[in-house]
Amino acid sequence: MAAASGPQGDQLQLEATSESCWQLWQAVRAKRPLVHCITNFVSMDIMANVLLAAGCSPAMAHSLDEVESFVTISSALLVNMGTLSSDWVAAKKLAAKKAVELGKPWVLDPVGCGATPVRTASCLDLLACRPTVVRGNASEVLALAGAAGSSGVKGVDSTAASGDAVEAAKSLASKHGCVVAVSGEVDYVTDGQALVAVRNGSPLLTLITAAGCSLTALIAAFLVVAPGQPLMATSHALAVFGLAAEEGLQLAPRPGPGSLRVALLDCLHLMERAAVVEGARIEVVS
Ligand SMILES: Nc1ncnc2c1ncn2[C@@H]1O[C@H](COP(=O)(O)OP(=O)(O)O)[C@@H](O)[C@H]1O
Ligand SMILES: Cc1ncsc1CCOP(=O)(O)O
Ligand SMILES: [Mg+2]
Repeated sequence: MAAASGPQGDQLQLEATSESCWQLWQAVRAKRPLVHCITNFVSMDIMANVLLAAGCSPAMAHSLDEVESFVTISSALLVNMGTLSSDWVAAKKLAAKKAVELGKPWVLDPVGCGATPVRTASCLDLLACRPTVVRGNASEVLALAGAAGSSGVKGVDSTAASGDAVEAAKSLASKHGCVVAVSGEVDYVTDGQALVAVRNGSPLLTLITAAGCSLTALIAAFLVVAPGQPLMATSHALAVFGLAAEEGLQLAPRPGPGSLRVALLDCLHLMERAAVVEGARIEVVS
């Protein structure tokens, strides 16, 4: 199995440990991967700033006549289904197919899947383009798996808990040969067989629009330096993002979504080894 490349180009064999998480993040910071983001209007600013703060180089490009060229010069692709429109879907599918053709990691964020038939159909279209990783909230993952049932979806927000979507995530991962991450109070990551739990984060993140979108883009960056290890790379990105939020809450005297949005960027930029080694909570459940 291919291993992650460390800051000195050495090969990291990733583990479900906080030290491994730190090492992989250092590899991301050292490489500063160019992440091509085809994303919704709401998320563009915070996603680009989260990637910059975490040590990456973001580029938002969605034009049908440019996406293939941009995938070619990038290290990873993020496809986000928010603010849906048909001409953008065509560009997303073209970009995804180019990423697969070039063997580059690409990640799908099925924003609001289940909210409307056309949105669900578009998310399924992109799922059929073979993403490396899918990251969504519980309602989105349930809807993608056709298991939403009566729980329904409230726009882009989840009405279900992440634990409710673990079986749906495993089914999707097995069927599509990808990794599926379900975010929530506990983030779960599965390749269809193994299941990893990440216990970092804050409920306040759900009050920062596009926090989840930005998290998915960070996963794309972590995949770049961990070829062949998408399960662990995804788990490490989830831990880093959630931990940055926890650290951010310490910075504000009376933290709210506005101060956390700012503090999150500062913590992603400033966080050092001790905070990650002491704070990242990654566990192999099965
Ligand atoms: N109850 C919670 N406790 C701690 N962290 C949470 C909670 N709910 C969501 N998060 C975190 O918020 C971020 C966004 O997750 P979520 O809101 O599920 O995604 P989305 O924004 O796509 O709906 C993730 O890092 C997740 O771990
Ligand atoms: C509010 C909204 N509407 C379309 S996309 C979007 C942002 C969703 O961001 P997230 O999925 O991270 O909550
Ligand atoms: Mg989302």
